[in-house]
Amino acid sequence: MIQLSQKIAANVIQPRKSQSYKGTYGRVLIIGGNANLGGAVIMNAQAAVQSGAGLVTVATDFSNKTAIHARLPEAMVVDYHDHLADYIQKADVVLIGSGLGEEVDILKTCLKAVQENQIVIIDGSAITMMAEHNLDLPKAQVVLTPHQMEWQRLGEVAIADQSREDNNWEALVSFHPEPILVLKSNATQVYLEHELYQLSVGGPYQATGGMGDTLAGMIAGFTAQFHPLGPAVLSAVYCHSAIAAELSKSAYVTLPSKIAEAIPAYMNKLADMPLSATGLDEEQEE
Ligand SMILES: NC(=O)C1=CN([C@@H]2O[C@H](COP(=O)(O)OP(=O)(O)OC[C@H]3O[C@@H](n4cnc5c(N)ncnc54)[C@H](O)[C@@H]3O)[C@@H](O)[C@H]2O)[C@@H](O)CC1
Ligand SMILES: Nc1ncnc2c1ncn2[C@@H]1O[C@H](COP(=O)(O)OP(=O)(O)O)[C@@H](O)[C@H]1O
Ligand SMILES: [Mg+2]
Repeated sequence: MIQLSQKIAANVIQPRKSQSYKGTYGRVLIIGGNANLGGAVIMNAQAAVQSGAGLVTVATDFSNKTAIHARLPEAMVVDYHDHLADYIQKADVVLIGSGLGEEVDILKTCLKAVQENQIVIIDGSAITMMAEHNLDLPKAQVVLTPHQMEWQRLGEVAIADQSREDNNWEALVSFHPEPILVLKSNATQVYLEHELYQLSVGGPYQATGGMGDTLAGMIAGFTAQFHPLGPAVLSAVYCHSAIAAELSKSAYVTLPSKIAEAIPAYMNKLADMPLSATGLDEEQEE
């Protein structure tokens, strides 16, 4: 097991090159937010934009359009009932599921449309529906972001048994292609290429609705611009909780939208950090 540390996170975040433009930093398509759960995609999108994704589009129930535009003018908005496969085709990263409710046709359209070279982050309601409807993972680079109950549903590992690493690996190898698993709890773990990473920042000030939606948006934003995929996921997971930990010094509860607002400053800090401060000049493994 490897401790998920600031140096792993900082290693991923590089100063931006002057010869770049928005296309350099990736196109993210967020699919989610039914008529009642539009807030989830607002939190996804806010986190993706603040993480530095080059272009962010939200495909959602169209009743959410005005709210998204009002909260986040940087994001584009489309109706997820129209031409969804075309929008998917143009994306580098697709994040599906936060606040998607029971819109299983939208999920099926997405699973069918994504291509092998695309990154697909599957969160929230999409995980629950994949379990309920027995749907296969798409042939793409998949990141699963379940909380413990969602993993119990999809991975069929009872919450009580998830504390044993073996049980989670055993469930993971039954998926094809083998996804990256971000198993969220008060002690979040990342299962990535035969290695288990343990998060040890963060705390109960994060136990509030929308916290996972914000994390999923950060993973989308990080994976759109930083490559390869695995370290970008690890960096997003670390930064999300490290920002919450910083905010908790002066806040009883750390709201998801406040975390999103703090992302650029935190990334700047890690991008500017001298190697000696992050320990990057030392061995990576702990
Ligand atoms: N403002 C919004 O629009 C919000 C929308 N949300 C969306 O609502 C949908 C339903 O998600 P929920 O997670 O609320 O509902 P779920 O029914 O999927 O999961 C909640 C259930 O899991 C149990 N559970 C066990 N261990 C848990 C753990 N470690 N973390 C969380 N729950 C645990 C809870 O007790 C509860 O019974 C998702 O698509 C989600 O993205 C939520 O993110 C809340 C905010
Ligand atoms: N007690 C806690 N300590 C640390 N992190 C927590 C705690 N409770 C929740 N979190 C974090 O908050 C997030 C919750 O995700 P999730 O349940 O999907 O929220 P939502 O779907 O409401 O956005 C996860 O990243 C989880 O690790
Ligand atoms: Mg969630």
